[in-house]
Amino acid sequence: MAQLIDGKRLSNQVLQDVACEVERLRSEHNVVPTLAVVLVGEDPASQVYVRNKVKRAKEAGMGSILHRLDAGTTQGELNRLIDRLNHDSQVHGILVQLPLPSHLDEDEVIAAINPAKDVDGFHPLNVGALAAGQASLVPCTPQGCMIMLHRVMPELRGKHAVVVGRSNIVGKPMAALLLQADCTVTMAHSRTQEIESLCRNADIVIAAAGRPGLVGADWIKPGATVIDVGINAVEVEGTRKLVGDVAFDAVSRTAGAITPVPGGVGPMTIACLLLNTTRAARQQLASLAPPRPSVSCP
Ligand SMILES: Nc1nc(=O)c2c([nH]1)NC[C@@H]1CN(c3ccc(C(=O)N[C@@H](CCC(=O)O)C(=O)O)cc3)C=[N+]21
Repeated sequence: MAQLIDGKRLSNQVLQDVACEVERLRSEHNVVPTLAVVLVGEDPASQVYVRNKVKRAKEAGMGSILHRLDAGTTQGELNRLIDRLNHDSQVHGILVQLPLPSHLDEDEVIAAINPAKDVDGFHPLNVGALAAGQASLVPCTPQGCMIMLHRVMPELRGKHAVVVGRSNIVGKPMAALLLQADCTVTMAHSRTQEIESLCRNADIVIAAAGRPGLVGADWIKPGATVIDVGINAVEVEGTRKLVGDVAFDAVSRTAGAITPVPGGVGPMTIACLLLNTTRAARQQLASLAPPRPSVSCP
């Protein structure tokens, strides 16, 4: 049976470090790292996630401000709110919950966020920095996946990783991080041919396709590590249940290590969001600090 990678427990360790850094920022610099979360519309799943984020932020001693806007909010109104948060020195991180209602342009909203406060790591500047290996704010889900991976595979160098899914929020940044860790990386997606045998060659499979139970036991090389990013709400015998992109029971008999859903990548994502918020606060503090005396020219 595969080793279970406990995201709930691991996320609590990350959150402990976050709380420690929050306390340091408060006592040494009188700064309370603060996250602003913007939620447009009434999507019930989004409301659950957003509530979780705010709750965890409070537990870590951080500030959090929830801006709930109604579903009819215009692009102009949203842009103006972002602009206000960009200039608010009490706000260190800004997260606009995605997806947005279809009349709003997500790319435009993301581009409007001050890159220094972009704790999702979605702004083109942060995307480019990650691609160039100069990352500052790294997308939360891939960052959480890397922490989980390192727990069971301290040496990633030369390992073959297959990323299933090519989204901007998970697949692409995930591939960049694995590459940076010296993995051999293959990106697979809905148009990939012979995806099963491709995955069966992998030491690491990251399932981020958004398709419940897509990855079966015959996709997995015995002993491989499987990270399940999927969060799919399905009905099982009339009750709502959360399942991943991996057929968990079957795959856990083949894999060497596996993350569960729930209790896997989800809690790690939230922990990394708060970690990014403390990093953003620290960075903003540094850029506000008076310039160091420089060596004067003769
Ligand atoms: N700008 C933006 N940034 C995001 O990071 C973002 C987003 N938009 N939109 C939605 C997705 C989804 N997401 C989740 C985070 C944690 C859990 C999580 O903690 N899930 C729990 C279960 C929660 C439940 O019971 O419903 C678990 O997996 O154990 C789930 C989903 C962040 N997202």
